[in-house]
Amino acid sequence: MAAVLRRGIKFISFGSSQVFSGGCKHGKTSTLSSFSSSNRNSSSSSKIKVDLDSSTGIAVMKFQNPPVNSMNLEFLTEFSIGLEKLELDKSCRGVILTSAQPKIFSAGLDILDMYGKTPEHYEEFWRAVQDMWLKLYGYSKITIAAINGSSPAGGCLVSMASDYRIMADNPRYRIGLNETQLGIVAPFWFKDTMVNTVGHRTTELSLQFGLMYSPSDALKIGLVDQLVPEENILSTATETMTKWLDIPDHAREISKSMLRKPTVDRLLASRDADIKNFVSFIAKDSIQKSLGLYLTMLKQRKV
Ligand SMILES: CCCCCCCCCC/C=C\CC(=O)SCCNC(=O)CCNC(=O)[C@H](O)C(C)(C)COP(=O)(O)OP(=O)(O)OC[C@H]1O[C@@H](n2cnc3c(N)ncnc32)[C@H](O)[C@@H]1OP(=O)(O)O
Repeated sequence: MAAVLRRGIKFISFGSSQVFSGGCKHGKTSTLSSFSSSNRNSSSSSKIKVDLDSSTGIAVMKFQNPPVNSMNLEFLTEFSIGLEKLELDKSCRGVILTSAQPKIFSAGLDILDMYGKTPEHYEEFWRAVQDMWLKLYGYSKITIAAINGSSPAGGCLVSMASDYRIMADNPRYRIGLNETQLGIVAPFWFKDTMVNTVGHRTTELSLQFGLMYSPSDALKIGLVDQLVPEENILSTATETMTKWLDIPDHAREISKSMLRKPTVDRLLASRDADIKNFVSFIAKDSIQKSLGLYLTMLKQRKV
């Protein structure tokens, strides 16, 4: 984690906006020592590009972990730290999450981090997955997922953990929690996030079958909030964010917390047990065999 912090997150200015300082809606100035120029200089291996326009208060986090934005340990750590930095930056009021990879928002958790590794690795990996979700689901600022490609499993979790979901209207894209298709099980907090998004009955069917939805079906069940032509996704996300920014921050934030805190608290109360469950589950021979088969099928393009 410290290594990722040292490497830093890439921040780029655009338009006439200042990066990291000044220009916030309420006239406050914000500068974070962790956004020093030396950090920026050494951010070329960054897996997430962050553009913050402090004149509007809108940040864009763009996933750039080719080929498919799978969320490995490094990506997850960088994601959590990036969110944390923006949460501390008073010039940022909302974050748009999107992908720099064509056709893929995120392929979900990196299966290679769950296959053939040591229990210590599984433990570290799962803690990073928990950290990311805890930060995003309990985030005080506005988050909009601009889902510009397929978004299975962990990618769907990130989308659902955002406040609003806009998906590119491309019938080839899919979104959903497909864990059972891999022979694994979405943990209770993935399930809770989905129940809170689409309701209990839809979650029962989705999780058991590992259903992946087309954009139009995702819209029907409320898994996404809006479909737009692919080329308009970022502009629509920015316009939508502007509407959310009209709401006074404190009132929106308390409302969000009222709705989400009980779900966050459930994991906070059982983090260690959840990690223990994950490690013993994922290390089972039968589960490793399932994941091995799924990886082979992926490589043979049969998934
Ligand atoms: C008792 C209860 C206890 C609880 C226990 C908890 C258990 C664990 C819960 C775990 C929860 C969440 C899990 C996940 O998120 S698992 C990940 C699920 N993801 C998927 O199934 C997506 C699989 N990928 C695809 O469908 C496609 O790749 C794509 C994303 C639609 C992209 O298609 P494409 O044609 O553009 O690209 P493709 O050629 O398939 O892939 C390119 C290379 O990337 C590799 N790859 C794809 N996805 C992943 C991944 N998730 N992890 C690692 N690697 C991935 C793919 O193999 C290709 O590699 P290569 O080029 O052949 O080497």
